[in-house]
Amino acid sequence: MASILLSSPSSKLYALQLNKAPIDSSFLQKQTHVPSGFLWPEADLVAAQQELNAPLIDLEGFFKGDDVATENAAKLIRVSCLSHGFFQVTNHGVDSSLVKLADDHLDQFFHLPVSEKLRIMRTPGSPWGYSGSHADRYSTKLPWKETLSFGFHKNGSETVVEDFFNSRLGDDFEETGKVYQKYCEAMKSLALSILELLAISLGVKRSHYRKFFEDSHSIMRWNYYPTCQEPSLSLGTGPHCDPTSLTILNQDQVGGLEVFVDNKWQTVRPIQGALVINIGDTFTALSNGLYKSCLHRASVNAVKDRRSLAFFLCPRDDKVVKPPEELVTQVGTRKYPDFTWSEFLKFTQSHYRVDESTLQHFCNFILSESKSVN
Ligand SMILES: C=C1C[C@]23C[C@H]1CC[C@H]2[C@]1(C)CCC[C@@](C)(C(=O)O)[C@H]1[C@@H]3C(=O)O
Ligand SMILES: O=C(O)CCC(=O)C(=O)O
Ligand SMILES: [Fe+2]
Repeated sequence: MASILLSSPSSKLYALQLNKAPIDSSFLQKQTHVPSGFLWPEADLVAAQQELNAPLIDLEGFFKGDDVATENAAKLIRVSCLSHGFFQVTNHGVDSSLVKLADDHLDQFFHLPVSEKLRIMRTPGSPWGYSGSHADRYSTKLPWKETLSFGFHKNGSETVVEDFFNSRLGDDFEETGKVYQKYCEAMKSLALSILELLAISLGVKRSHYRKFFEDSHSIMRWNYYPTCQEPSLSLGTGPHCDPTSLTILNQDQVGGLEVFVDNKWQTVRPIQGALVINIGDTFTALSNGLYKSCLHRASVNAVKDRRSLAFFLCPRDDKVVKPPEELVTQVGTRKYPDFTWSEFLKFTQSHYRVDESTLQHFCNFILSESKSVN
């Protein structure tokens, strides 16, 4: 067993739990064969057969207030969200130099010695912090990746992201905190604009979802996928639907994001400068089931490591998730019960491993809980 200097109680627990060297990119990259814990079922490993026809939506006209361009963008979003819920956007207003800085700081973190990364090890039940293949949570179907997640909410001049990095990693990461405070603010601003287009595409008041998410509490997630010598046996991120509301994914040019549409895995081609948008389970509930969040996964390869930055827009914890009345009338019934994001998040962190049917299991869970109380 590799002995490492474990500097914090949680990382001591982590290593003791594993009773072996902690799992991080340096561990994964050394493996000539996929360790058994990282093997995935054949059903999850069927290779992608084609490229997804996801619309590339130019947001320039929308941002300029051009009504025709706005209507066209909303139409493209509707077609995509009625089918698979994935689309890409360009001229999105997120400064390319900020995106480059964000990529560089992600790299700097994941190349730290594992003992440093373990200093901000994710604590059980919380989504925040570092994780090596989620080996502290699961023992099979381990994802071939390491991740770092932190929260973002913007009330006035609060600097929650800077505080996270300063408090947990110290002065060396002060600049990272500043970069990601700005990056998350830009992500939230873009997300609120996309929500306007989603509202238009659903025929509800344009500001409806923007108002609901004004005081959002979102999740910033860094994914680092090391090379894998047997890439057909493992996955970087297993098949799942995002439980969150809206995901803005900044993927590098390596490729690996795949969406399950028309009963086959289809690749989402990286487009330089574009951002990938997909809706999650919580938006499915907010649209009363009209827009489905889509099954997707991340494959790995033997040649090039891969990075992706996922901004997961989430409502404020205690806000009740329910669709606008006009969509209940349109569908004829409520498709999902009221719930809060904090209940759903807790379900994913403490009760249920996120997969393609998380929302259904969560609804069954809260309905059974309400029956046991009454
Ligand atoms: C609410 C969340 C749970 C996950 C992080 C956010 C949104 C996406 C979820 C996740 C990334 C989906 C794939 C599986 C997962 C376990 C992961 O690979 O990290 C999920 C996250 C989680 O449960 O921590
Ligand atoms: O890395 C990717 O391309 C996708 C990751 C993802 O789906 C997620 O983190 O939810
Ligand atoms: Fe996802």
